[in-house]
Amino acid sequence: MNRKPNIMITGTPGTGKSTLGRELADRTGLKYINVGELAKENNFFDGFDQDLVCPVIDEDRVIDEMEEDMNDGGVVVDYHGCDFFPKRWFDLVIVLRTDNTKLYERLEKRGYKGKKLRENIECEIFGTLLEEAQEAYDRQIVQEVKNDTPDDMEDNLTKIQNWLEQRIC
Ligand SMILES: Nc1ncnc2c1ncn2[C@@H]1O[C@H](COP(=O)(O)OP(=O)(O)O)[C@@H](O)[C@H]1O
Repeated sequence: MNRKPNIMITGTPGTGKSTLGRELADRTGLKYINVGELAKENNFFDGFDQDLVCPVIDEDRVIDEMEEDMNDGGVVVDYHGCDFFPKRWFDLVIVLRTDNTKLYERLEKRGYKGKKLRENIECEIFGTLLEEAQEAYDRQIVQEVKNDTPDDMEDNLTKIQNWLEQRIC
């Protein structure tokens, strides 16, 4: 592999992907791509998910848009889904996990309620994103990490930075 490593940060909405992903990019100089924002900016949508009460992204157009950056490498990707990206893109897949009570509070604060709130909490209880990541990528590159507190986030940042140092040197 002669490109720089790419890192996927995934997990249920509210587990802290954007906070961690942005901080990681700031600290390491990696490029940060928030897939939800990228889809929004370019209007890459394709329908509406009635269960999750959110628009469905047009995966093919998102992939086309990201392809060049991902081939260059050195990208942190943030999205609450990971199985539609080309497997070859990622060298490390981080799955953030958050205690249900804490996640509930975070999502409520964000204005989620009713079915949308319930579906997202269930997604975390069932470990849906972890299962998706484990099915889509080689087991050894998928890391499940707790992200309940700011201290957890610091630990996670340190872990990823250590991994990057070993990988790049
Ligand atoms: N490790 C953490 N400890 C405590 N609060 C956190 C942590 N990570 C994120 N948060 C808070 O949780 C909320 C959701 O975080 P965010 O990064 O937007 O999640 P996501 O991108 O997964 O939807 C924000 O209010 C954020 O400040």
